[in-house]
Amino acid sequence: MKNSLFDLLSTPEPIAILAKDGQAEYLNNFYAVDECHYLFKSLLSHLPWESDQIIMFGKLVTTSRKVVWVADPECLYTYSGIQKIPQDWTNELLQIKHKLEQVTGHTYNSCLLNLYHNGNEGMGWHSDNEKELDSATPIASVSLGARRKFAFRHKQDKTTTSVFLENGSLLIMHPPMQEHWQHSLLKTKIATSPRINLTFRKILPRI
Ligand SMILES: O=C(O)CCC(=O)C(=O)O
Ligand SMILES: [Fe+2]
Repeated sequence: MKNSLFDLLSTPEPIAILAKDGQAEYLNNFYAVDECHYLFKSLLSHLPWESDQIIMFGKLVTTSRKVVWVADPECLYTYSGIQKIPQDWTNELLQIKHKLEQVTGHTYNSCLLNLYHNGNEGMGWHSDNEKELDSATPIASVSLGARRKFAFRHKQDKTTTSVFLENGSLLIMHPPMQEHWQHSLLKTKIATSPRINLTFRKILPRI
């Protein structure tokens, strides 16, 4: 990738995952193991984790997965029918955001964090294509902790493809892939330790 920090990161080139209709790139070792360990512990203990509330089949459901939504104060975001009020950025999150901005060449004003306690917790099929999201900015997803399988499913032909998201990895979902593909964090019976995922997004200002 040209004009990016990939060259400086001493990591291999990212791997392209999708065969058509937009792209998702996977990069291992975006963070080294010792940094991952530190970040995981720090995010786990310093952020105000809460159960998520989503509307599923018309009913309000409280998830066992925990979430935190961090963003610039003017950001408003409605997802799964519920409007979220943002938390303030912490120094660590600002550092991660800065590194991602250098690597991707895009700016971000929001981060959704998910905490999966074990393999019984996942995230169902969806696209991150809410109207508040800037459709020209890729979504940058950092994984810390347990290795988990992440799958893509094409909206028309239903073909699927998947990738294991390792501790310290980065997945970049480029526009317009959200229009054509859904994704899911699959549950697994294999006992897994906890995992934190951070998705950095750009939210459009309110009109
Ligand atoms: O946990 C993950 O890797 C995915 C999370 C996700 O898809 C989302 O927050 O929209
Ligand atoms: Fe998503």
